[in-house]
Amino acid sequence: MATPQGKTEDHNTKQSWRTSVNDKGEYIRKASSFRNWISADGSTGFPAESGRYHLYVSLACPWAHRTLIVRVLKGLEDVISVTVVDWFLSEGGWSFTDKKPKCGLDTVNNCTYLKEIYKKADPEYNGNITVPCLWDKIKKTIVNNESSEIIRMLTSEFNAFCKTEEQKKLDLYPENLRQQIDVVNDWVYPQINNGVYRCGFAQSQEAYNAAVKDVFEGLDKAESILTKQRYLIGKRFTEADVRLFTTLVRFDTVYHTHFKTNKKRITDYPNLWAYVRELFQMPGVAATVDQEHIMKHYYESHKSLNPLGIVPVGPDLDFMSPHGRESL
Ligand SMILES: N[C@@H](CCC(=O)N[C@@H](CS)C(=O)NCC(=O)O)C(=O)O
Repeated sequence: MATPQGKTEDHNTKQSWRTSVNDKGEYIRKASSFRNWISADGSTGFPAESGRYHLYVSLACPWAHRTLIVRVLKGLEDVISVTVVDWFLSEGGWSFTDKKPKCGLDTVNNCTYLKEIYKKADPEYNGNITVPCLWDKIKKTIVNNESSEIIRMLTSEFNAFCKTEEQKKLDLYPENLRQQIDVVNDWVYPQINNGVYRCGFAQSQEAYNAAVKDVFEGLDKAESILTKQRYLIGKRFTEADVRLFTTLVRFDTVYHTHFKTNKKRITDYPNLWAYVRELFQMPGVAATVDQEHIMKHYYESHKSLNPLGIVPVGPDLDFMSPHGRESL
């Protein structure tokens, strides 16, 4: 830890983000722990079934947001149930409440804190307590807590349960594009998705400088790609777009101010801004975006970044204005 002040405050906390900084003050995200796989044919021991799996999410979290978007695009709302945690990440970690809009009590495991669910899955568990967390109601364990893997299971293994034929056909990680998608994810993740966190949680000027350079080089690159083509991989909408979107939609309201990524806003990039609006306007997506949860979570929870927890007013953004990207 670079700052003594940060060190005192970080002592004994259950919040994962505070314990992931190295001695150069750089934020290093830890790998997810539960990596089981649901399969359509049941060969992995976790068969795709309707009503069996439950997602614990925060509407504030960009990683959890990926899973909610894919769930809705694939028409799996009645197949995979969801509990939304309290937007406030307390000293004890994520918790449940029915006193805030869209939040709910844990009716699946009757827990107060998400950490209790991790302990049910593994009493020895000592790793990060994060959302999203995919729970198996039959085996009573966590299947997987890595969003990039959960979205791949949702896009490929639950086709028997999609509402419409179109949703069944939607493949966000098609075989023939996997290599290209992997190449895009390999820079979007470190430079943009995790890049904003590397800025916000940096505990030295050098760490921040390196991270913010990465973020804006990444955004410049995405802007340039999206000038020429509709989606990151070309004409086809894929998981790479879902993964970029959840960071972009939080950028101007939170990251720009709270994580100090303030060289530019997304609205300063004409193509990125139109692209976010297009994705926001896809059927079902707008309902997965909740700026109240997003803003209140970040500004209220990270007391070392915003000690008084005052939530700024944020820019007025019209995500519903026409995007005009049909011609690309
Ligand atoms: N690798 C995970 C990362 C998930 C993650 O970091 N989630 C954050 C919320 S945005 C979290 O739960 N943090 C809890 C904490 O810091 O205590 C994924 O992509 O699923």
